[in-house]
Amino acid sequence: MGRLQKILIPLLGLVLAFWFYSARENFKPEMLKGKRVIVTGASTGIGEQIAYHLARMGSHILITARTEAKLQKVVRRCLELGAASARYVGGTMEDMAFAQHVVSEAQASLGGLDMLILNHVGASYFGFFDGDVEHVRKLLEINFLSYVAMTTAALPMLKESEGSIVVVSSMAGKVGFPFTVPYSATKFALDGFFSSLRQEFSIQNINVSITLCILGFIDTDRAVRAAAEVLREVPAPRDECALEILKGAALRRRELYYRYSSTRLPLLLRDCAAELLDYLVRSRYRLPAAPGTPRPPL
Ligand SMILES: NC(=O)C1=CN([C@@H]2O[C@H](COP(=O)(O)OP(=O)(O)OC[C@H]3O[C@@H](n4cnc5c(N)ncnc54)[C@H](OP(=O)(O)O)[C@@H]3O)[C@@H](O)[C@H]2O)C=CC1
Ligand SMILES: CC(C)CCC[C@@H](C)[C@H]1CC[C@H]2[C@@H]3C(=O)C=C4C[C@@H](O)CC[C@]4(C)[C@H]3CC[C@]12C
Repeated sequence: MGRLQKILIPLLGLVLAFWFYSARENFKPEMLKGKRVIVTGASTGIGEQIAYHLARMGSHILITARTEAKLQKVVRRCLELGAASARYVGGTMEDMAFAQHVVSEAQASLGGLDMLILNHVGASYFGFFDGDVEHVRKLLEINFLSYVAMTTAALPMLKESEGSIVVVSSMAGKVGFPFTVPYSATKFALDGFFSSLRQEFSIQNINVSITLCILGFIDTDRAVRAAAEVLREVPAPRDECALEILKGAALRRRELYYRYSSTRLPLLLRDCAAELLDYLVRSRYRLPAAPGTPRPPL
């Protein structure tokens, strides 16, 4: 036993020291200076905050969402904050041709692309699954298929720049949560598509990073309105969340967890104590109303 300890403890120390000093590069805002970046769903919420951080770091920014009046305001603010350039394209991600059009705008106006940040989500409800199959189809188109369409269209430019794809997902894309059935399906689909694509990039020596962002509850207006009363969870700040997403993206991480304590740690239970995790998740909810009770919109 004594001899085992004498060998094991220094060995563990060596492994930890190697991990700390060799693998962990530090983030510097200059990493994103001059980079050409698309941010979807940037009229509000986390996407808007991502645009402002990029602006402070001096990136070229192309934002998109449906509400043009909001996009105009975000572009103006980005220019005030120091963006190298800022522009927007308005339209809906229900339309795959529009998704592809946004990418061609980057080619036309920026001459290429370094980072594609896929962040938009269509409206859904926070409540028991209501059996509306058409809603599930529509949400899959907005939250999943348009991500696939944009990635496919952007790949030639991203290969050229050895750039990055950032996919904003959720804890609800890793484990089952009550009240998010259609939404959760779209987020799980993203994990399947992008984790598989990452493997193929590796086999084909394609140097395009894919960062899947696993977020917990964030204090955006829509999320707080929909879920704050039901959840025993304090939402995390959206500006800090946006910065963590950019750090993970710049460092080409495969997955990013925010906040760590309410995402990565509970997920450790997923493979060894799934039922315990399910129970802990349910315990974070205030008791639901009976099925059929009107729900707030999400
Ligand atoms: N907030 C949270 O608690 C959590 C959020 N996330 C993820 O973070 C990301 C951002 O969420 P959050 O900031 O809260 O979302 P918001 O609801 O605040 O913003 C959603 C954005 O998507 C745009 N959008 C909505 N529908 C469409 C559409 N049909 N076509 C194009 N754009 C559309 C909206 O603009 P417009 O209406 O103008 O089109 C808006 O810019 C999402 O991927 C979400 O799943 C993950 C975990 C938790
Ligand atoms: C194991 C626990 C400690 C972690 C709890 C985290 C819970 C509370 C987190 C994880 C995923 C989060 C949902 C999400 O991803 C996106 C949205 C869309 C938004 O418009 C409305 C809110 C909603 C439904 C979030 C609600 C809060 C959820 C369930």
